[in-house]
Amino acid sequence: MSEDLVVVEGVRKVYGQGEAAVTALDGVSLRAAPGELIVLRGPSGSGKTTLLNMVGGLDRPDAGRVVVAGHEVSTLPEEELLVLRRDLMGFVFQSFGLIPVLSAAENVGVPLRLTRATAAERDERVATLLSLVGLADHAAQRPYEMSGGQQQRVALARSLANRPRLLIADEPTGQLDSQTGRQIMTLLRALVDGERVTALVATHDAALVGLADRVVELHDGRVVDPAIPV
Ligand SMILES: Nc1ncnc2c1ncn2[C@@H]1O[C@H](COP(=O)(O)OP(=O)(O)OP(=O)(O)O)[C@@H](O)[C@H]1O
Repeated sequence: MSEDLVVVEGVRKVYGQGEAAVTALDGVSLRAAPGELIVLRGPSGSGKTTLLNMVGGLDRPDAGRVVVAGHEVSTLPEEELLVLRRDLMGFVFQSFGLIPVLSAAENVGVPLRLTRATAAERDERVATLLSLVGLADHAAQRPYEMSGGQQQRVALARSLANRPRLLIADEPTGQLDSQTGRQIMTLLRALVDGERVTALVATHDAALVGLADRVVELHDGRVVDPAIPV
């Protein structure tokens, strides 16, 4: 059995039909080891989001397979996918995705409400995570009372609440200025190391690739060698 947490083999995805068909992924293969931070890079439309959606089980490939922690995500029934996402995966998006009426602490605690954690265990984990992301003093604030960078810190804390083995982040710095973006990526790097999660992070931001263990470059739905100009 493979020791890689994520195995993507020959994944192909076509949206639409006939003349309108768009090949979003054209035979993509990728492996991620436990604790590895992989940055997915590539121009707009190169297939980064589609690939993350396949790995996260948010969409299914037309061909090829995706295996996460030994589970074949690409063929798993929807109910089992839900459990897998809840127990093994954390998600971070460009738009933060926080619930506006909940405080920072309540937002971080949302995934824990779907588990058997007691209220005391939940509170303790939430407090730990908020201090890990530097927001211990902002627990009671609502998203609209926080800056974009702070909101993304809350989203990062929330993504790790269930101690996922895989973190999937799609343009996590896309709405942030470059300095704040760098801070978020530095934090993400530290969290990946501290919690020993594997992370797949899609970004346009060339300044952020230095923090990756590995950079995978996509062009027109294919993995290309970053050393070879296209
Ligand atoms: N649901 C969909 N229906 C039709 N076409 C889609 C759909 N999702 C993605 N595509 C197309 O697939 C291709 C890959 O899109 P994708 O969003 O994966 O690229 P990306 O690299 O993440 O781009 P960006 O950096 O702009 O987010 C694009 O041509 C896009 O228009």
